[in-house]
Amino acid sequence: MEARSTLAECELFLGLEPAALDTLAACAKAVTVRGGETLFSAGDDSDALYIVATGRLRAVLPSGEVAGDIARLEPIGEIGVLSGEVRGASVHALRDSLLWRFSSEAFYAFVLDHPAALVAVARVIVARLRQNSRSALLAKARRTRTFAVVAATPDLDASALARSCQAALGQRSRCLLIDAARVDAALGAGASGLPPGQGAEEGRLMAWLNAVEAEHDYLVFDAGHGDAAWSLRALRQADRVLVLADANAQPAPSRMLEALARASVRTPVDCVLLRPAGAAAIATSAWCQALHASGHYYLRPGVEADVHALVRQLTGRGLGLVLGGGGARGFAHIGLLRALSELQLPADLIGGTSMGAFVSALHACGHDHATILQITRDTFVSRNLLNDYMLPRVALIGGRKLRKRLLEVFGDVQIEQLRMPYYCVSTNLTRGTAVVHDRGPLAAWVGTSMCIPGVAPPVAWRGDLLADGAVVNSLPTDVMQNLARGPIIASDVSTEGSIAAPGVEGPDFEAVLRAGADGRRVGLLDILFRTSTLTSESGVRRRAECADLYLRMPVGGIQTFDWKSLDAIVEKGYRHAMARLPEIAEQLRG
Ligand SMILES: Nc1ncnc2c1ncn2[C@@H]1O[C@@H]2COP(=O)(O)O[C@H]2[C@H]1O
Repeated sequence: MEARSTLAECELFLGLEPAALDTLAACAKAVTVRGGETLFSAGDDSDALYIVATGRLRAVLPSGEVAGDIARLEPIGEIGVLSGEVRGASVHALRDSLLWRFSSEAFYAFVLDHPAALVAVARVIVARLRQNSRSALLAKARRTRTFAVVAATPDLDASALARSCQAALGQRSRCLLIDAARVDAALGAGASGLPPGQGAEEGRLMAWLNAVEAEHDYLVFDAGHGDAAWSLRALRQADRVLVLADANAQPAPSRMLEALARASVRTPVDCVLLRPAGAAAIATSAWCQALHASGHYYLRPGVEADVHALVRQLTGRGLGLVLGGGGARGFAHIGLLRALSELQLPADLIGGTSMGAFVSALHACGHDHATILQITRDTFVSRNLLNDYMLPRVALIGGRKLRKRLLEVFGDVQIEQLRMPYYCVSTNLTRGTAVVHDRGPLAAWVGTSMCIPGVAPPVAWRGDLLADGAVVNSLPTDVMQNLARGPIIASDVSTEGSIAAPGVEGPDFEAVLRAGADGRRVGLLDILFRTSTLTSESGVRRRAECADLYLRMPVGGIQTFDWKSLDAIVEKGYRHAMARLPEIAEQLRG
């Protein structure tokens, strides 16, 4: 294989003169790395830059986090070469790979002569460093190693929750449950009850705690009801406090709640709300407010899967799904849900925009992919909800039929009552910003997230006007990333290629008024959707970088309102997801 032909295909060197490519190719040396081998390690000298000709490699940060995968035609080692620093990550080959190697001196000299290439390389560096700071955020979540569990009211059993957390964490790591009895057994009766700040005894206790922490990946402190000296000690030791409460009992003011709310400034507090299957959850917001909680989780008594989902998210290993906007193309998300279910990769939290908001809301409500398909068919295929046309003073349709249908589907559920954490995104047209809806009426916010400007009227809210989230953020991976609960899979169904005039040379002002050669016509709705989401889509690439697995669903050319192709689109999404999910399955199960 010729270095010259690889370089000619590289995005980095687009637009360079052929002679410049010849110069660069002349310094290339072929290097082969076998699958599993290490190309170089973090901390090594940055003596060369490589371009991947064939194969795939993985960059791993010194923390052990996967920074990202490096595919054909992408560079490796550009950060070290341009910054003059040592390697910031180790790079291993995932499969047999052929690389072109350029010594740092040769590459440096080349980019100085070709500023366009320098800018392109700088763009890659910025994107990768941004991605790495995201990995750092997650790494921080993963560094949370000590949890304290405390019951908000005496009728609840903090010890049982602490034991379940320990059992779930202990399946893959070394996790120790520490309660007052264990401390007394190790250090003598009464040691656990020592008030903080007591001289030599305190020193012995702290030394013991440090030693057990060093021997384990996680410690779970059983802090009981938070009233004893031991409870205070346990709460002070923790990186994160889990408060067990009843989802249907309003919090009553107490000294312990006040103390915890104050403590939440230093140590994040999460509400773990007991909520039997089928029970409502009327007190969620009140608990979250009373505790200044960073998040809330529901547990069904005795359901182990709920505890597993809780600890996955607390330790930065929860799977987050982000489903993008794109009208009927968004049906492909249902195929992804089917693939995840077949591969037994349960999502722990989910969010989306527009059609992605709809499909993800159904998933968060607990429906399986078959039911979601049925509800989607009943909503978009079996009836026409978008024909309540009106005089187009504000929009083409009134949107009432869709709103009524959403109320039928979602009822009066509030987002914070969903068992799976959920958000959707709308656009504040008044201020030009994205609005994240992670609480409040589900049907209303899903509907708002789907309100394409010009098609349906914007929604008035607190004096502003809100519309389809895809106007500003059609793939809200950034929102998921900020939650830092674990790896992210993003499903992108944005509109590139959805409107075109194939075969027309033009300029032809009448072309779109006639049906195309394939008998299809570009519709007003398609034009409105494409126009209103254009800006947001220019940011899709950046948002794709927030995902651990970015699925560009093969739905190009499918029109936004092509409801009738439901089954074919779902199938495309399913096949694509089945082909790509194995790339991340190991990481998710590990
Ligand atoms: N997030 C990332 N995605 C892909 N590759 C990366 C990422 N972060 C770092 N790398 C590559 O890993 C290399 C490690 O050595 P360098 O720091 O020289 O250059 C780095 C990049 O080429």
